[in-house]
Amino acid sequence: MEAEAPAGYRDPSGRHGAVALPARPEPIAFDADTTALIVVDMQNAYATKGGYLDLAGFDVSATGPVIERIARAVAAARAAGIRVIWFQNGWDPDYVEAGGPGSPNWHKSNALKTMRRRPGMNGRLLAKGTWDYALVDALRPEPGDIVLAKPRYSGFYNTPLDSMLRARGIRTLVFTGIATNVCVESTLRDGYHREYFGIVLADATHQAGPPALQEGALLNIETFFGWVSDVAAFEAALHSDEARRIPV
Ligand SMILES: NC(=O)N/C=C\C(=O)O
Repeated sequence: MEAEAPAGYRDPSGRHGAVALPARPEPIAFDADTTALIVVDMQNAYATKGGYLDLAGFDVSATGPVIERIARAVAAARAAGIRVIWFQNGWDPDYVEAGGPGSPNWHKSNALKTMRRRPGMNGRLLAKGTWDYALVDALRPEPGDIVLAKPRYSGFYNTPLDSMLRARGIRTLVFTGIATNVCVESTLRDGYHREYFGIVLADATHQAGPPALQEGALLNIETFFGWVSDVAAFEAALHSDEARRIPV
């Protein structure tokens, strides 16, 4: 006999969940207690003028509204009982964790390259304990959130993320943060290969580089690795799940 389907929604792919989120390429269903909201690298380095990306020549002028929408997504997640996980990208002040010339990171990291070009800045970019490494003032973790340091673009690489998610039965990851085309996409892709369902809230992310990279990353994700939605849809979907749970 076939098991009875749990209450809630069945999305077009057959997945069940109490929350039905409109998304591209199709709606996706999830449950709040098996979902985490991931906030990727919302540090001064990536979102504030005078931080690493700005100093390395990337445009960060449009990050203000992204920060506001992340704050809304975090508030909606907390209200729904969804675990919030914050990442901070960077290394120890001596950059041992960044790897030396034997690491591709040493050659590709624009933060390390900027500091090599401008030795006066050595120790200022993405070093733990600095203003650059700190989360932006407008976004603050709260008790119950998880804050993780990561030394490379993927949040799964050399971090306890996978075991923390597994221990809590989390299967769906909702992504916000910067940069869409680097650490957000890298972490979502790594999650995909570990059987996590990845959703990006597009308007709560920002690219590093020209706008075409934002479009490209989102198109790549919705085509191959996950789902793309936005903050208003996330809020509304969680709100309607909450409303359905209130007995009348
Ligand atoms: N957080 C990120 O997506 N980082 C992108 C580039 C870098 O860290 O150099």
